[in-house]
Amino acid sequence: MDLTFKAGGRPIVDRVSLDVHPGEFLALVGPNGSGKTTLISMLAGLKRPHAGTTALDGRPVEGIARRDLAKMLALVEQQAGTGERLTARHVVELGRTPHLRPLSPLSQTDHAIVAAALDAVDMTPFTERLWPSLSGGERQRLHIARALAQEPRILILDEPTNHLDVEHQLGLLALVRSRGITVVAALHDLNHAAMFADRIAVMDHGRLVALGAPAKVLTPERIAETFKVRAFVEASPNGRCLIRYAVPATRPKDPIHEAS
Ligand SMILES: Nc1ncnc2c1ncn2[C@@H]1O[C@H](COP(=O)(O)OP(=O)(O)OP(=O)(O)O)[C@@H](O)[C@H]1O
Repeated sequence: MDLTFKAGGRPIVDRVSLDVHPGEFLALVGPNGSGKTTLISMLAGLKRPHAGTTALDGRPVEGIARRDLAKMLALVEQQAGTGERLTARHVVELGRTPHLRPLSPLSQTDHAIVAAALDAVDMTPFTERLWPSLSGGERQRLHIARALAQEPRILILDEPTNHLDVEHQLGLLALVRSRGITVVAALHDLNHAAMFADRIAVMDHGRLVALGAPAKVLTPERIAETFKVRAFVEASPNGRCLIRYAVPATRPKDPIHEAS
């Protein structure tokens, strides 16, 4: 697909070709500004590439009607907003919209799907709470529940564990993995990628620089080159690995600051 997206006169995603396999969990990792969100936006059909195409079942995404696309693919963006006066339940009900006929109410099945999605992210006790009263992590869990209620075949997540406590970070990744659907998730935590992803794609300065099983991709050399961090990697027999980072050396104190 050779996707390129330009901004500010330079390619911020540069000729990236990526085949996502049905049913796999593909983690997208890379330093800040390496192009993950831009790539995700093109995969989800939100941004039109300057070169290349994103295809779903062999069809270019821009040729698929919004509603049909929303039945196939759900996206949870990094800083997704939602109308202020909605309750938690209303937010998740929005996920059913592509499945409803215009102006038709939610069926019993829709209500059951919404309830199950709230339950899956541990948000049932918050069902009638208004959006502004929810914490950052609770809002994030609702966005995930909305995406689950959409019942997509492909779930695209941009840093889904932001704002979540450790229990909910791990719970969320385990949950989406257990659904058996295709997951593409931009993740900053390389250990999360190593624990949950079938394959990891590494972005660096807009380019795809590595793609493969966790232990193949997350080598100390790759981590040093792309992330500028020294790390020890313990490989496990199942192709996964555990990363321990070395404490970075600090720069000597700036003499100007020291004097003041
Ligand atoms: N409209 C724009 N004009 C100029 N540069 C842009 C524009 N939009 C994005 N960029 C730059 O493109 C690069 C890629 O951004 P992108 O958000 O895709 O990165 P990312 O890998 O998701 O980063 P992060 O990990 O920080 O979320 C960044 O350096 C960003 O500043």
